[in-house]
Amino acid sequence: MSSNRLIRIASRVTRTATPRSPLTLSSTLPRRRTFWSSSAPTETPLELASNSIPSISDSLLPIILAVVLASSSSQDDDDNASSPPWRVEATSKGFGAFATRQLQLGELLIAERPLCIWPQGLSEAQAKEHFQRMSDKEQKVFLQLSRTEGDGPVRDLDEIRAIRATNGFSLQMPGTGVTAGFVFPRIARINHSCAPNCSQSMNFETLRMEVYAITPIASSTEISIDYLPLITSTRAERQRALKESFGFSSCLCPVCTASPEEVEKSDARRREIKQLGEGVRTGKNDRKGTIIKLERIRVLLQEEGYQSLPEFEDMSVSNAYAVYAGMYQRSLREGRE
Ligand SMILES: C[S@@+](CC[C@H](N)C(=O)[O-])C[C@H]1O[C@@H](n2cnc3c(N)ncnc32)[C@H](O)[C@@H]1O
Repeated sequence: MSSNRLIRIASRVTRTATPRSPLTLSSTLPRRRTFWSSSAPTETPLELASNSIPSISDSLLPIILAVVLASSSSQDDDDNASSPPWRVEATSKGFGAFATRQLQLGELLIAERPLCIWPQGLSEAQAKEHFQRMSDKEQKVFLQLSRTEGDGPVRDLDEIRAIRATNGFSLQMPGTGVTAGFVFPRIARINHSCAPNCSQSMNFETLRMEVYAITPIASSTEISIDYLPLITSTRAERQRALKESFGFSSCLCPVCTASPEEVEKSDARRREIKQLGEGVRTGKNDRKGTIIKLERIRVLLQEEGYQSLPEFEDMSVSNAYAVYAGMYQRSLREGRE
């Protein structure tokens, strides 16, 4: 069931609840009877954790979910979702999203609910069954999304699974270890760049994917995110990874389509970033050396025009860089104040 339908159900539920006066309530409150004896209890009562998840019957699940979703979004989220500051235009990569005005660093461009959330590894029949549960309008929105025609995993898929593979995000749901495919129809128009100007982040409290500008973006500039963390990969490695995961025949982002000399310089920077990351991982007790390496990574990223937080093979290196970058930004701000 789509989130829109769920929200409609939620508002129906709220509207049909008849308010009662406190007097009516107390007079109709069921009275508790005590059946138990007054002797001292022999066992300590068991207590559930305060955040335990209730056991909900299957028939009530959609209604409970609708109520939770309807109360977890703000007007700002809805405004951002219905009119993001971009227009969709044809590009050499199919459609793309282009800023309709100057966008500020850190600005939230959209907070969008998924059109569908489907399990991984669906068969053709299962995907069709999920698709048929969507409303006519939702099916039309889904079918308008693009389908990669290139090589790779999507090549032999039926239409529904190919659209899902081209546009879906695989997200692990917090605390569950379960990964599912989420399709966000507006965000789906944003193309990949190896030096993106936006970054995406899933907000599971509101069940919305949020996209932020990570650099100031001039009006009419194409908006981009990175589909895979590829900062430590050369152009050839990135092309291979994107083809394997998404089936693009080749990445047409500005970093990959720069002149051969620029690509060579970019590859050299990314190789050095990889090597420095490895040095941070292995040189844990050499604090001074680690700071020197992190600062060199920062300079190389800046030269590369890469504004996202880089992801290294080792999570501890990504975290170390994130802390360093945060401290660097703070020292810049304090220097300005
Ligand atoms: C989620 S869709 C992005 C929007 C899509 N271009 C459209 O027309 O709706 C992903 C597909 O767009 C294309 N694409 C996205 N980024 C690209 C890039 N950097 N280079 C080439 N094709 C790209 C690929 O065909 C990819 O499978």
